[in-house]
Amino acid sequence: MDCSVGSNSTNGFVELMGTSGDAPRKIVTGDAGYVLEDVPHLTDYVPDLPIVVHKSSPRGRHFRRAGPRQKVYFESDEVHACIVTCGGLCPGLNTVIREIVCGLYHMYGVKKVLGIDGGYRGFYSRNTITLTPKVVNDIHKRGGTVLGTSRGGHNTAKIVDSIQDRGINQVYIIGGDGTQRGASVIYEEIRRRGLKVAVAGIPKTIDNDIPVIDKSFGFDTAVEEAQRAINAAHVESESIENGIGLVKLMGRDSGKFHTNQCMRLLQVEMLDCCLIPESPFYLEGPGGLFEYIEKRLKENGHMVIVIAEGAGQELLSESLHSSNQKDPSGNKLLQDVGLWISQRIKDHFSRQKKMSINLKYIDPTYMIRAVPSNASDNVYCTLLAQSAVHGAMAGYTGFTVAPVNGRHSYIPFYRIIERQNKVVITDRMWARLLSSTNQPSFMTAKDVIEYTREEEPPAQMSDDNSSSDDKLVNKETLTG
Ligand SMILES: Nc1ncnc2c1ncn2[C@@H]1O[C@H](COP(=O)(O)OP(=O)(O)OP(=O)(O)O)[C@@H](O)[C@H]1O
Ligand SMILES: O=P(O)(O)OC[C@H]1O[C@](O)(CO)[C@@H](O)[C@@H]1O
Ligand SMILES: [Mg+2]
Repeated sequence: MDCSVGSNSTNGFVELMGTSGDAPRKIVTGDAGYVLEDVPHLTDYVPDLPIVVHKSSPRGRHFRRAGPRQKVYFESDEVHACIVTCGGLCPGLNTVIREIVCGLYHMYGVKKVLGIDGGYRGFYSRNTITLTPKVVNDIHKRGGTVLGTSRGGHNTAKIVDSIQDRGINQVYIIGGDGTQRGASVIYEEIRRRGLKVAVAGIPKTIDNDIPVIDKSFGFDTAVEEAQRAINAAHVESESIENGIGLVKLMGRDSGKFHTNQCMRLLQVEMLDCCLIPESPFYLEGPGGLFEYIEKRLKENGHMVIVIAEGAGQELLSESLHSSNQKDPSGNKLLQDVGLWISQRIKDHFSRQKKMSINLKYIDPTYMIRAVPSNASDNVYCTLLAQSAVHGAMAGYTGFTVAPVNGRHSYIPFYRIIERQNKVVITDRMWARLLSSTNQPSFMTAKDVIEYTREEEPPAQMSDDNSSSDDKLVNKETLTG
């Protein structure tokens, strides 16, 4: 059959093309050269096929796709860019700085790029650093940030005054959830003053607590680095009778980093228990942690426990003096749950006298975030930096750049700062982890009902990294 059938569809012009014997191909064309190579549908050749269910559910939210644009709103020699890094360290900070500088120089011929020294307060209290491709040439091989960082010190008026006084018109802000909140208020103030200044955020954090985005840079490297500590805990524990390897990982109030790490380790069956802030646990009595440790040691002779720094804080507050101290950014200072739980486990087994244990506690926290980024994070950091530069040059502002469902996107600040990314303990990922470790869930049916009410978990089961309301789709806008 030589066939070329044209018809108008709601989306554009549908052409069914095929040669003799072949099934026809379904090509849908629309405005501005849009071509969709569609898959066949039964209705293409079965006439009057009735629709059985037609749900009128929402079409999903879209973000603007990141990348170069045809329309650029800054002349090369007009641009005066600055870069600032804020919050805790994270692998890849230097790579992003390097790639913003090189991207501006090489892709757009921009020659004026400043580094702000020491986080937000550096805008008004410190000297700036001139950044050129030569200056940043090999910084990606080092951990930390060549610009320095800080917490606190976000004085919006002073920061925007400094931006205005220095004639800065592109601001690249690299940092975690707090930093993106700070970037958002800087953008608001710039907008209020009517300045032609683009503000772009690049999300950084090993905690992976930023919502909407697939992951933040540095997360992969941190997971890899944490694995070394957990390997060590495993080797130590299996080499001794009733050995327990206990590792504490960072992540603040979110167990995202932690759970991801644990899921990877479960593939090699190295992990017996993963404790996160989102899932409260208890120590004594039936169904408690001590009972589980005893059972596991009897079965296996050794075990590895990974605890997130934010886990069990309510238990610590009960037994130690409750501390409500905050860091200069207003983040709650956590008590050392690793040391505390090690001591409690040791005390329990020595009191009980049924079984003697050997517990080795490893705290690799700061070592994990101080390393340079690995190869995959370097590629990721490069893409983020280039997307940020393209977005600012194209005149977009008030956005964080990051992948959503695998596509790099420009996400408005308000979506990034509206909540924190946490593990949903009624979702599939946590259920998988529980069933692989066999650890108790520490939850009664009543707890589950209360949790479900409080947290409003997604209506559908979600998968892996994000809850289902995060599964946003990108608008594939090829030109601005
Ligand atoms: N709500 C806010 N408004 C303005 N600035 C903020 C706000 N929250 C945090 N900041 C500023 O952002 C900077 C970094 O915040 P924070 O110390 O919480 O780290 P972060 O960016 O969340 O990174 P991480 O938690 O991964 O270390 C600080 O200088 C802080 O003052
Ligand atoms: O660098 P600081 O102030 O000790 O903060 C430690 C915190 O920073 C992070 O590494 C990043 O947010 C957290 O995981 C950790 O709780
Ligand atoms: Mg943070």
